[in-house]
Amino acid sequence: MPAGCQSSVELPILDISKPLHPSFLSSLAEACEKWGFFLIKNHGISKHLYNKICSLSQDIFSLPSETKLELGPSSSVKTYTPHFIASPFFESLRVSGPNFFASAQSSTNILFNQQSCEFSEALQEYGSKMTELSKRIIEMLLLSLGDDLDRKKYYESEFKNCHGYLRIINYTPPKCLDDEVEGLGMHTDMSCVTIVYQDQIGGLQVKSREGRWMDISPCEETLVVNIGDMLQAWSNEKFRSSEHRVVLKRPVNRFSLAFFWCFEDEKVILAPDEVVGEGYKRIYTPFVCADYLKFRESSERGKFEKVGFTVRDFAGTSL
Ligand SMILES: O=C(O)CCC(=O)C(=O)O
Ligand SMILES: [Fe+2]
Repeated sequence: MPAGCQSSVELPILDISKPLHPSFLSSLAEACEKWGFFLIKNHGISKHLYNKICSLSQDIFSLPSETKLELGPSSSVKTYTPHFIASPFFESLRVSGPNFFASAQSSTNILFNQQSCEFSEALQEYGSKMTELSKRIIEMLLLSLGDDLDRKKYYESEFKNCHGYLRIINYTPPKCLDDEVEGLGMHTDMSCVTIVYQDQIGGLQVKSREGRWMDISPCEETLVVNIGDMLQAWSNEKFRSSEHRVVLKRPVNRFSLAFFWCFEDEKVILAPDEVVGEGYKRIYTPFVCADYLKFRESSERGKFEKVGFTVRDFAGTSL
């Protein structure tokens, strides 16, 4: 294969509308351990809803920068991340749950004089559906950890206070593009799980354990799910929070919706004995979720490759 040429990862596709088939459990567990990524189908998000959010979001992203900055880092709502923070080609709008309607509306109220609820209603629908999908995904992941695990107990005691937020992302590459550029640099997510609706442009890549970038090519009617740092620590690395990034290979806009399902701030993350397994060592010392988020915020600009800024560096025991 020529240098710089990427290959695609083949990921299992989980039918989220059906009870999990026992024969699928091992491929799910394997993909989560190896890649930290898998796909879901029959997720209940219609193309119509996605297109609507896409087009209404474009109305926002195409506003002048000064207007968008009214939602920027120094504004009261702080929902907009302008270009040149994550990368020169990345901008995003955050919509937080559980009241996605109110969150979206707090942004549009500032941007537009004329009040319309269409955007906020679409986001309420999307956010509620993502919330249900996230809960189901966590249940299935617990199931993949083993039959003997008391899933109901863990779901109730560990995951019932999770919350979600959505990042609507607009990637604008330079008009002349000789070589690919990074739209979003290498990172791991801080969530338990992330659900990504990517368009047909492609560019999402995961780093293999051997350090090779592999494409996660768009696959019609599926969403991408990836494991975040919190679940990597909670599962004692039975699930991997992989480094990933977005590269822009063509001079066309890319649009994605990334939904993050997270532990509550005050949660203490501690892998249960049953998950660690007899005879195995706990890889992380217990830590408070918000402390890790603060650690990451304060080192966000660091390059993970050079300096230790991952959950392993934060709470990993010496291995
Ligand atoms: O845009 C994408 O496809 C992925 C975005 C992502 O990885 C993130 O926002 O954490
Ligand atoms: Fe990510």
